[in-house]
Amino acid sequence: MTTAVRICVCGDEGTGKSSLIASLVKDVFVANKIQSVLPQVTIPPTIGTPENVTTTIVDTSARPQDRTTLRKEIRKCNVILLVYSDHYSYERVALFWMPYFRSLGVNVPVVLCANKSDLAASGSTSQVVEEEMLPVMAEFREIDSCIRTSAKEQHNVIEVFYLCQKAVTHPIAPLYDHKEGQLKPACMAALKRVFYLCDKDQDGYLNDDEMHEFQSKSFEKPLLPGELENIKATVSKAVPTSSTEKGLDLHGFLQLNKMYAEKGRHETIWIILRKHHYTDSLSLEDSFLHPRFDVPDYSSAELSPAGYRFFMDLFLTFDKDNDGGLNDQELAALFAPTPGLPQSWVETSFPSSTVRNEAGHITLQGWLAQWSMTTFLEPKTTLEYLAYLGFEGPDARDSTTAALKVTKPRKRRRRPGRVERNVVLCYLLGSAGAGKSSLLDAFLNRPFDALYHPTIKPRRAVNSVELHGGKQCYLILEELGELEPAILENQAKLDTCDLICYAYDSSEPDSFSHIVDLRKRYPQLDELPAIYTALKADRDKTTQRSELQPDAYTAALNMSAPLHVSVTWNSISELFVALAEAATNPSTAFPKSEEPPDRSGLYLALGATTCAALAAFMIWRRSTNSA
Ligand SMILES: Nc1nc2c(ncn2[C@@H]2O[C@H](COP(=O)(O)OP(=O)(O)OP(=O)(O)O)[C@@H](O)[C@H]2O)c(=O)[nH]1
Ligand SMILES: Nc1nc2c(ncn2[C@@H]2O[C@H](COP(=O)(O)OP(=O)(O)OP(=O)(O)O)[C@@H](O)[C@H]2O)c(=O)[nH]1
Ligand SMILES: [Ca+2]
Ligand SMILES: [Ca+2]
Repeated sequence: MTTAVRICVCGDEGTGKSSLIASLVKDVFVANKIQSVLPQVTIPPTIGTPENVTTTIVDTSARPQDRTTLRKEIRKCNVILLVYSDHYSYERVALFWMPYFRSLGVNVPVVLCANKSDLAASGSTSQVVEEEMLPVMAEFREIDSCIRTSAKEQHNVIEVFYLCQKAVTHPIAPLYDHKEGQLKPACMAALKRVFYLCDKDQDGYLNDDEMHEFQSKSFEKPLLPGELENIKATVSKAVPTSSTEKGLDLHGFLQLNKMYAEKGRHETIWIILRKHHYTDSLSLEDSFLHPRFDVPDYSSAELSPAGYRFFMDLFLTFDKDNDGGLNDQELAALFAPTPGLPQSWVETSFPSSTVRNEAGHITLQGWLAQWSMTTFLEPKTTLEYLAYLGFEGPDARDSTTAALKVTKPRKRRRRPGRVERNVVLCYLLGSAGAGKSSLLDAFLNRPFDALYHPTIKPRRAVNSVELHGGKQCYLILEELGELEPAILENQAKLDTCDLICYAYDSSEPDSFSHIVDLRKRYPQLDELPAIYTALKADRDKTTQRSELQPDAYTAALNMSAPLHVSVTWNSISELFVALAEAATNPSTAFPKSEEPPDRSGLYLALGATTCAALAAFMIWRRSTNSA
């Protein structure tokens, strides 16, 4: 926002420019001849100055020999005070001064001042307004306001400079189109968004409670008794078609603001918009959309409880038909105060990456999972949308960062114990056709599709998983498509990943060798916890064309043997729990080299063969006995 106002005082010779400045600064009229051009004065902000701006007033001369200085000063200022004092100097406003400003290419507001109002010849105020001011205002839109002054009688002197300050700090031009008699589109769009955010229950009306809240947020003071009734009465009179019974509707709200603009109370509109983080160019403040939020290395961003509550409330407010899903209209209504769905959602054909109901609409579970993933992958997007969607922390001064939190860094993954993460990312690696996409579908409770669609672009699925002990966590499963080599070469990507899931098709002999190759080609993979999975267990198992069979291979690595699963089995959900458990407890998914290898399984198997041998022996003996 503007913090300095520079006023250039212009006008014909002898109109009283220097006298007005002297009168303001010295508080008295200096009757004896004063210096033709006063030195520049700078006035610090006082109680009366709008928006605490510092004001610089520059005096000028209209004499031809001073033209260079005049031109320079006009180009430097952000508002022009144009003074006239008689018929001749009035005529010169439209004939010389206004065209001159335009010829210099400056686009600053002009405050027109009819000075020497004390002189009898200058006529009555209403006459001056009707005959002089209104016609030039109609002709030159850059004229912000007009005022009659007298430097001699100290009439409207403070006021004329105040108008200049306000023309800079609260300009009418971006808000209202005089020619059209309408609020300008950008202003209308901003006010619509404000209305929308204030209509907390989304019924299309600002009811009394919402009006009170809007008032105290915008003006930092409550509505006085009777004021609300006044506003409603004014609106009903201006818009007889809109009933104010249920509150103020959007049309009425815009009408109210239009009336502020028409009555010269556009300052009110600026207060409303600025309180809602709009800049002078009517865009949202950059610091509001993009607050500082750093995620240190080995940490991740997650939603805080306040963040989850916000997105949950949002979902519940917009699920108008209460069917547990957001249909297209409900989704469009929810995203109305934003520029639309986040770019990354569009690119990944939202809502296909998360849980939907039978109708294909995102559910509350899916909605929270989607935001958990977005926050993990691109916290800046979440912060931006929290701003657009009107997040307010428990404390009104809280920034949108109150909806996020940073997890503890997890540098040493081999250290035993749980990591403090509720959102984890797992890369799913495996040969083409191994069944990765089918696993993603099963994760989102989608029915099994026997048709094969190879994956080109990386694809993600996110859902909540209940860990042992009942804790919830969000698991992001990602298959990398054609980008597999590029991503595995990227150390930063591997650092953000919490777990690798190696998958192969146990019914396809050439499937396992892909994993063996990957581990050879990217040794850095061994720095990550991993789980091995054999997919399509419902089909006949076949021998893998590989130096070692999968069980022997993992045993040689001191890793757990592959889990055999099939997406056609209900037990598939246990794989997701196992993945989430390993991701949040990474030391369990590394080779068990430190401890002695777990041989209890082997012992069990040995015990079984011994018994079998014994049984065989007895049978043999019994038969020999009988013989
Ligand atoms: N009656 C009356 N006389 C005024 C008023 N303001 C200024 N004057 C007189 O008008 C004359 C010109 O005033 P200045 O303040 O020097 O005018 P200026 O516009 O700075 O003139 P230049 O510096 O020559 O361009 C002086 O004699 C002032 O005393 C006013 O409000 N009423
Ligand atoms: N019988 C059976 N078929 C499966 C199973 N999982 C996947 N399939 C089938 O295997 C084929 C390949 O599955 P996808 O999930 O597309 O394999 P993918 O690993 O994603 O393949 P790419 O994207 O090419 O790397 C499809 O025709 C699936 O229907 C399973 O558990 N059992
Ligand atoms: Ca002067
Ligand atoms: Ca796939």
